[in-house]
Amino acid sequence: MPAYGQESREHQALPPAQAALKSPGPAWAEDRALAAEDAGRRFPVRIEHIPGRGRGFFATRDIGRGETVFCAAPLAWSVSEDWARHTCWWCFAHDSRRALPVKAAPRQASPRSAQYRGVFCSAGCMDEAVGAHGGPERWAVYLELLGHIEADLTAHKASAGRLPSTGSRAPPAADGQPAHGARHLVGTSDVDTATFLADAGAEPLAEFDPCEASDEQLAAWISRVWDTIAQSGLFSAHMPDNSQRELVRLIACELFIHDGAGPTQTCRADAPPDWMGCMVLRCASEGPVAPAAALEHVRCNEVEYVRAMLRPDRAGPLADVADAPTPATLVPLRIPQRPLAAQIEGSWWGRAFRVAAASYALLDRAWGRTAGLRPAGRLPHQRFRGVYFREMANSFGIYDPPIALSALLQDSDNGLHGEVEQEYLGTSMYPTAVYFNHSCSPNVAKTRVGRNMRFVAAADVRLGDELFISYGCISDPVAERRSRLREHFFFECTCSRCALELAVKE
Ligand SMILES: C[S@@+](CC[C@H](N)C(=O)[O-])C[C@H]1O[C@@H](n2cnc3c(N)ncnc32)[C@H](O)[C@@H]1O
Repeated sequence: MPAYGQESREHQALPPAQAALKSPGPAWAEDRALAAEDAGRRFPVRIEHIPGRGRGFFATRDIGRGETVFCAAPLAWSVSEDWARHTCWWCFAHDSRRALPVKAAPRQASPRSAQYRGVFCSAGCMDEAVGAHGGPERWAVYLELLGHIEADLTAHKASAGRLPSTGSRAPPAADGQPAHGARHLVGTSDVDTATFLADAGAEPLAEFDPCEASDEQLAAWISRVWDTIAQSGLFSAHMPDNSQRELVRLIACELFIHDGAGPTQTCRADAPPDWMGCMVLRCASEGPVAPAAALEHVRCNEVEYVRAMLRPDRAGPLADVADAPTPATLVPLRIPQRPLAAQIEGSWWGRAFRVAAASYALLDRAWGRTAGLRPAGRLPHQRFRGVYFREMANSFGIYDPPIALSALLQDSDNGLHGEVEQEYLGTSMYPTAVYFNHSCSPNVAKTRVGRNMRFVAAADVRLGDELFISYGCISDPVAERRSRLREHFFFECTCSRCALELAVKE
């Protein structure tokens, strides 16, 4: 009997014919085989910076159609609430007709309210998951954290939306920096606010127009707003919706695994100090990069998100807010440089923070109640944002069944139109794979193999070509495609197909 959990009664009662469940499931075996294959592999990619698109993957040699260009393991993952009993928490094997047989529960000592169980297709998968979370003790802590999140959600449903506020609390640290892991995963907004005020020549109580502000100015302002949100418990009575809850679980997993990754996440001693050199060197000489190390290099989209939320022509999440200004009333927009809690709560622009702040409050409450987490007590908002806004526009959906490689390659449009009916099982973060930029005519197709994501050339690629995947909906007309990319990923697509189709329209 594993120390970290009780196997469920369903598992103990298994007939002998199903004893095979003690062995790893088929997707697990496939994962292991691929991991072994990838261990010595040098993927034919390097990362370069391109004006207008940021970093991207480029081919280091000619690549034939059908060849694997990259393979990535997830750092963190979260199975959706709907399928949490039908999907293996390790290999994502899915059986919609029955709950999976192997369950790992938290330690007996955890509070009843925090009882939560992981579900697996096999004992082999359970062992892998427990190991990835740092062993039985840490697995129990992790389940307890998830249990507290669920308990809050249940209490919220039962009390028809009345949750105790987190109330007024002490700031995370005197200097505004995270108390733990200051080097890691700090949101891009955490710049020195005093420097910003001095540079801008601004009075502390002055107002400014965030649409006119530089990235640094906006970042400093965002940071101040978050200090106030965290100290006053603003928006903590708002419960995140389904998709946000899934994100909260993903962030919990990510923070948890990242914390436990230990010193192995540092780069080789002889690697250049910059991230790009480091990634390139490791991809080329050591095979796949450890996902925990790679997370720190993932682009944090917080400034882009807030800018998009405040933009006058925005047709996104604030479009339904009655008092949000229209382009005609917007210019110039004046927002206090040091907003008070009441101003954040009562203003239309404060709602740009509501969704993330409600998710933060949920995770912060659960974090504070779980013993054995670092830092103990409060989860600094900087750490939450450092992951939350990295998830944004960088995570992948887990779909089932995965599209077979042969089907992807047969399709003249790279099989990326989403015509195959698939179930959405959850979301996962592959921090080494986030360097694929989007093109509306991609040359790379992606497919899930167990828990890993495999990227395959969907066309012949020449040495030096950029490698593109599709972020979805490439069968739509140009205007729709571009508007969706703007809304969900905050960018104006610079791909060659858009350029061509826009030129024809003019
Ligand atoms: C998953 S990341 C890709 C890597 C990213 N370029 C980086 O430097 O981290 C997605 C972001 O890359 C940029 N991007 C991707 N495809 C693009 C395109 N076709 N045109 C312009 N920007 C693009 C956008 O900023 C987008 O939010």
